[in-house]
Amino acid sequence: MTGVLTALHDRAREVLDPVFYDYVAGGAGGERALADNERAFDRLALLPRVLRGSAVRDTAVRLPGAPATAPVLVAPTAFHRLAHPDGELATARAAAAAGVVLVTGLAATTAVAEVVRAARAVDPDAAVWFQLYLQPDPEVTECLVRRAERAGCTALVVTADSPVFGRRERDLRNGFTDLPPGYAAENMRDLPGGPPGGTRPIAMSPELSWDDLARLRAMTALPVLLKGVLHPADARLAVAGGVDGVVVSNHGGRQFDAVPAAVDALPAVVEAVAGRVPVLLDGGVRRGADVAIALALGATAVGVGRPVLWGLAAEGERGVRRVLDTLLDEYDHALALCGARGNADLTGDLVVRRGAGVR
Ligand SMILES: Cc1cc2nc3c(=O)[nH]c(=O)nc-3n(C[C@H](O)[C@H](O)[C@H](O)COP(=O)(O)O)c2cc1C
Ligand SMILES: CCCCC(=O)C(=O)O
Repeated sequence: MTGVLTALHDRAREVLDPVFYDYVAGGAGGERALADNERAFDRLALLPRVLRGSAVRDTAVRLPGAPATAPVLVAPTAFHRLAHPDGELATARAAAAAGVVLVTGLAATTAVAEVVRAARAVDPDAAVWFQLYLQPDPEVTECLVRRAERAGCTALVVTADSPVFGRRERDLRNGFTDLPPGYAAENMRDLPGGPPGGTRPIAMSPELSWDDLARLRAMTALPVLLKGVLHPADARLAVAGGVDGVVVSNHGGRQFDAVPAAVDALPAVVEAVAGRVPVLLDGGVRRGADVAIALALGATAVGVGRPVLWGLAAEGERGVRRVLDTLLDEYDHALALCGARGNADLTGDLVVRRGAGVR
């Protein structure tokens, strides 16, 4: 991680309840996928071009539901109020100020309408996307979609990598299974079949299918992105199913530790999608150069999960802002050092395997 991010992480570790720290930091099983997400970036290197740079670099990208935005997004993560009392509101303000898309989650501890309002108070054009787990009861899913639409979200992100919840050994050891008393997944309040005024649990279902995605697609005019795609065949099915974007992700190594690193799965998905929709990536992005590597391999933008929570825990809104500004600033610097005038100059030939020589 960059110096700033490392300092924020260290501070977060000091101030957080160790059980919540472990929930954020940890991953599934032996944490192989978690570790590999960062290591895979370490195994890659950039081969700069010389004498073709520009004093001003064009870093803006176009994404569904987010015209002209930075190539870094806040990935959806649960329970921000456990990291800081200002919770998702702080994250929303920082993302809006940094010009970054916030993907607010179904498992947020602040209702989506409030999150969007906080972002728009900073920037009336701020883009907030809503991440959801398709609920086995389609009526519940529909209610969540309408809520996100009414709140003013500009895209939906469907997380598909969680047919069951991952086995996270730190959480099992610590007995962390749910939010502590006084906190709730506010988006799950007042839903069909749930207690009036209370919340329903978020369900994960191994029985969800491409038909459920098709039902969602038909339910809304919002752009839909599918998150948690690793197999290129699934990327093809997603595009055929009418998605507006694919997010290559192994859920930060939190679901299945047998899977490859996100960035190692990226090139095959990019090839399968063949430019028909944007491909995003998250997992292990810790430096601006990681952003550059992902874009050179064909990603349109990348998401950042844990570092945002470290910033939030350490310094609230200011900490999140520091994380995002640092990554964006480093990314721009990496472009300069690559001889790139903008994202478009980051081509696949610039990425080489560290230690493997250059051909
Ligand atoms: C504490 C925590 C909670 C998360 N909650 C969700 C969630 O509710 N929905 C989801 O799709 N992904 C969730 N994720 C996964 C992130 O969206 C993202 O895939 C992952 O964090 C990226 O890896 P990184 O942390 O290495 O940047 C969560 C990740 C963390 C660390
Ligand atoms: C029901 C909460 C899901 C949170 C999540 O996806 C994660 O911890 O990775």
